[in-house]
Amino acid sequence: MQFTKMNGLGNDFIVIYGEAVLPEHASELAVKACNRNFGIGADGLVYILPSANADFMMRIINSDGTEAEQCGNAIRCVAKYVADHGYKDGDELTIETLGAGVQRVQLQKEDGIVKMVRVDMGAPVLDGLQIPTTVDQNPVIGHPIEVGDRTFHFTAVSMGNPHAVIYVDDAVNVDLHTWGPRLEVHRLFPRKINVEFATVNNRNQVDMRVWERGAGPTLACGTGACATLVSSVLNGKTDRQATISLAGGDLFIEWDETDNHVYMTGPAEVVFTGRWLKS
Ligand SMILES: N[C@@H](CCC[C@H](N)C(=O)O)C(=O)O
Repeated sequence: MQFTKMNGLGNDFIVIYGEAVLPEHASELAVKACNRNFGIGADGLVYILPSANADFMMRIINSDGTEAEQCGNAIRCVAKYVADHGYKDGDELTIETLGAGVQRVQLQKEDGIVKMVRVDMGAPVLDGLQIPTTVDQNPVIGHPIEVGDRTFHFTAVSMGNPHAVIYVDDAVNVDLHTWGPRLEVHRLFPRKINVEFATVNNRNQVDMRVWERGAGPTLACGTGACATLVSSVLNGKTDRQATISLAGGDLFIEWDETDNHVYMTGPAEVVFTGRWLKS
């Protein structure tokens, strides 16, 4: 099996092109291939598939073998992959996702190679009942959540996949390994959740660190950055355009007032290609 190792701000993926449908063994392969000691090592396994509704379809399997509905950093990698390989001409394309419909993508190239990608991530879903939470509040803004002797307050935002955004004094130094795993599987979230810890530095810049559902601590999360911006606007903390600074770098996020869509701009890069030999 041929693969390409790619990343968006250090959120890394094993990208596979050429299958007609998602293979039955995709979940098992994700666990093996994403393993950082016995496999290739990655946060997720990404398939670029044919689509009846868009130029391509993306499917993303987390490193624990569970499938996610959407992935912002992976969609930029997919866009770069198909454009750089000449599978799609021009500076625009569409990519279908499992949980967020068809997304429109704009490419920014240097010498014909894609460097930056702007994605229309669609409208956020703020109905608390549509994301995996048992909280009967719509939308869920600043709801208390207890873990051990600590009480956090979260805002729920779905970008096709579910997010809980929590404001802390110092997101950069938050103890992700203590709080992340416990929040991910909290009883309020029967289908688990991605957790973003955020610190708003000014109305146009937010530090964010993420514990991802099914992958743990990652260097960046595109949908998490979108959810953080939406949450920050809802909570009156930022304007509708802000830089979200992650461990792996910055994403620029806009929540457009006219179409209600969230737009994400950031880089994507190839690291190496290879051949997977294990079964
Ligand atoms: N890193 C991603 C999100 C990947 C999926 C997530 N772990 C989930 O289970 O929802 C991003 O860049 O958006």
